[in-house]
Amino acid sequence: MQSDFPRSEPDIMAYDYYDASPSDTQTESPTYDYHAEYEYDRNSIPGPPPARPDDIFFAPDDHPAGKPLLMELLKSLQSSNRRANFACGGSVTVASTDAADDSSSSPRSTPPVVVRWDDKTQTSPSRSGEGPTVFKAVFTQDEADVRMVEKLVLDCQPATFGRGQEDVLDETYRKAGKLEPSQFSTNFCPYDTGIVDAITAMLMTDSLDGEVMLGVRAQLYKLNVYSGPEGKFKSHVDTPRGEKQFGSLVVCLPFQHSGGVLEVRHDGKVAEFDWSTNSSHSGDIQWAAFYSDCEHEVMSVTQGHRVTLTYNLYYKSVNRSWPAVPLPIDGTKTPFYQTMRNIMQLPVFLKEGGLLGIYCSHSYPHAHPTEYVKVPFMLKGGDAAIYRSLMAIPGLSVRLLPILGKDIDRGFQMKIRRDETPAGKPWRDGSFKHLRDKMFGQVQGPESNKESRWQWYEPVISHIDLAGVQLQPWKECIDICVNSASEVEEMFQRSWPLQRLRDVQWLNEPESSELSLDYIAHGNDASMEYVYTSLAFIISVPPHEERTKSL
Ligand SMILES: O=C(O)CCC(=O)C(=O)O
Ligand SMILES: [Fe+2]
Repeated sequence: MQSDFPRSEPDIMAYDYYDASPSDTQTESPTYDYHAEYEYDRNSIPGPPPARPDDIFFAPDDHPAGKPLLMELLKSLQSSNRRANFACGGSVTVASTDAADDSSSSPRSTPPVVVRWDDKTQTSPSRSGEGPTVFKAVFTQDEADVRMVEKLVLDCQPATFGRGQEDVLDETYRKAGKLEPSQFSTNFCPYDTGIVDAITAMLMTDSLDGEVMLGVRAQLYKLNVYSGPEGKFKSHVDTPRGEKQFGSLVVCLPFQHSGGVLEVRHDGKVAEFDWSTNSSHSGDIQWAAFYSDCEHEVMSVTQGHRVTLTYNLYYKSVNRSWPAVPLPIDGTKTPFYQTMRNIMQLPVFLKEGGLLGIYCSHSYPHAHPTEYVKVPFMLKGGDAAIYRSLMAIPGLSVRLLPILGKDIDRGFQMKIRRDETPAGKPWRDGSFKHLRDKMFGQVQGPESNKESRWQWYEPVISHIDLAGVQLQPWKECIDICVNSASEVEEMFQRSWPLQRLRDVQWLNEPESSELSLDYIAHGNDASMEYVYTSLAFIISVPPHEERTKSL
């Protein structure tokens, strides 16, 4: 037997860690040296570091100028204050050829922007039957291209804006041209260029009442032109279209102009976006996005044309009660679906009905305080395919549940054993498990190293699985001390409600786990207990007679 603590080895770890010799560390040092002090008196707990009156972190009260800034820094980090990011922006390089590819490691680039638009003099199809004339402008510096952009500008209609319920044209307030999305088309895509990803990273919030946030969608709204000498849009707030609209995106196409700075204001702060050709990014496509409730203004364009594409930004979200991945996936087109349907026809497969269990193969934040609600919607790869396939089979009911590892509190295991043994089914030898192990080899799941330690409980524990009653966030029960197995169970029911699943036929083993609960247990000593869970599909298979009716 190998002993737990090999005695022949010297205490190398400690020696390595404190490698400075005492004589080195006793030299006077002007700065605080944690290691040196610790080495000097290894047994003492280091006291507070010496005061540094020249530093706002060490003596905040001594620095009337620095303290408010430090407070602001802390405030801007608070999640409730994340809206301090009220606007964001950037630029995308235009590649000179169509060969802009995604394989290089350089920032994303895009081919020159092309806009095609309808001939505004043709309101109905031409008499010759050739269809309407379409013009084409390419946003490059070439003279011929520049002339076509100038034609595009001339073909725009005057832009209106909303005042109260009305759409008004008032050039003292807004002087701009516009084309509706139905009147033009473009090869520019805010998704391809990574702009939508950037906005998702910067502006998406975690929560919307009862909704699970999945991402951001940008919908083309207008092509606008603000031309010199007095194109402008005075201070205003955009009218949101629909309750899921949270912001606006403005994309400025590369064309020569001066002025036209976009100013976005929120809570006393201003973000400025200067896309004029005097600015440093003049050849690029430049963009800005901001929340709908921000006041903003386009300053006067003094010269040239400021051509923009505007997009409404919507949250992609689903109601929390949705059962499945809201993606246009057909679950009946997977091999798993076919096999599952075939096996369900067999009377020898769970004739009386029962539970099947499949652990997810990717890890998800299924115990995260806020992210856990998103998990059914963020399933990846095989997990998403399996979920969709299961949902497509009539008669099956599928739940996504956190399953506890078998190494839970020993006292609690004994209680389960007591509760389950008299009425519980006799222990079977797990021959299916052997078949599974033979096929996949010995899977190194998080439980495997615990098996020998808890062998004594194995017979009963093996046919009972403990699962959360639903997906639920991690709970820290730091103020709860439990002494007995009954108290453990009670604590679970209060903090992290639990259910016993009987005879789950597991098709695989867990590959990852997340901390779901911790608490203090009192045995001979108090100890911290950590409960880990793995995410799994629990599939309820109806009895053969019943299921064959719906298959
Ligand atoms: O062009 C811009 O920068 C902003 C335009 C704008 O405010 C709008 O279209 O509502
Ligand atoms: Fe606006």
